[in-house]
Amino acid sequence: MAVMEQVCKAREITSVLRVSIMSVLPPVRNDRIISQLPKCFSKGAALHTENGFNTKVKTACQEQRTGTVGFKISKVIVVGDLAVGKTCLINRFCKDVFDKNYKATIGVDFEMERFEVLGVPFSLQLWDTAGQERFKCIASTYYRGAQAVIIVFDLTDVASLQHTRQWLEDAMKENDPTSVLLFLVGTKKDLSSSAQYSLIEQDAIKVAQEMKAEYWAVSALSGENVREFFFRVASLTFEASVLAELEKSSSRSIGDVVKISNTTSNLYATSKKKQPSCCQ
Ligand SMILES: Nc1nc2c(ncn2[C@@H]2O[C@H](COP(=O)(O)OP(=O)(O)OP(=O)(O)O)[C@@H](O)[C@H]2O)c(=O)[nH]1
Ligand SMILES: [Mg+2]
Repeated sequence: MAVMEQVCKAREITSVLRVSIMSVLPPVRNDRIISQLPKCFSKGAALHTENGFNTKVKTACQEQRTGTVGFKISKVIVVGDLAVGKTCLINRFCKDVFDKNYKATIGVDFEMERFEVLGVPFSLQLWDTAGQERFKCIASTYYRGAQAVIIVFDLTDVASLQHTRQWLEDAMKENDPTSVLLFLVGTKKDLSSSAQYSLIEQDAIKVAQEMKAEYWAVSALSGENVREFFFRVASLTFEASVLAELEKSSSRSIGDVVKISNTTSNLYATSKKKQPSCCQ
């Protein structure tokens, strides 16, 4: 009974917290509502090619069992060579603008984007980092704690594609490679002819496969694939967050079972793992 009361109290506190956090964030725009998993860009280099969201995730959302996901802010970092178009890509999506004049990012900058995925509010913090060598050391201090890393290259500049491996290595020094989602994005699609594009796409898909990244080609100037790309980032990051939350809550309940059985006398008879070292 006392445990139940505590659970109810914790739920109450959680919902109060949720309401107060939500009230300081801007409301979700009508054009940021995701009810279906957006398609990948290329089946040859996708994080997964399923048609819809993971069934466990869909059920958890329907039953409102998404834990803290609804009021967490997921960090996404955007890295890549100078002038490949990182800032323009973010600005096209977040502000629907395009600036043809190059203004180098000094250190870092960030934008917040709020989505609603399968009825659950979900926020992304997009960190736009500097590609210029002299600002790299400031920028890299912001790499830590990313849920997704977007590595950007210029589709008209093969060297910028080659440098993506180094950008990945630097970003991964600060993050857990087993839990970070990777995206490899070629920008300035409007500048390459279809023959040029096909050539670089082959190499880019190879690099993406090696990195286990999802490949996209976009244009911030025309807006081609920009919205589709960020919707895919939001959806896959959301899906991974809900799955992690479900895993956490299932390991919590397994922990509870172990605790209860701790009081029983035949504890070591059922679990070898739990045997004290003197019995091994
Ligand atoms: N044609 C075309 N030009 C682009 C596109 N995206 C960016 N540019 C141009 O490329 C230049 C560099 O763009 P930025 O977005 O500032 O590059 P960045 O990667 O943020 O550069 P740093 O901040 O120095 O790392 C600018 O002159 C942009 O106008 C695109 O999709 N098409
Ligand atoms: Mg920039």
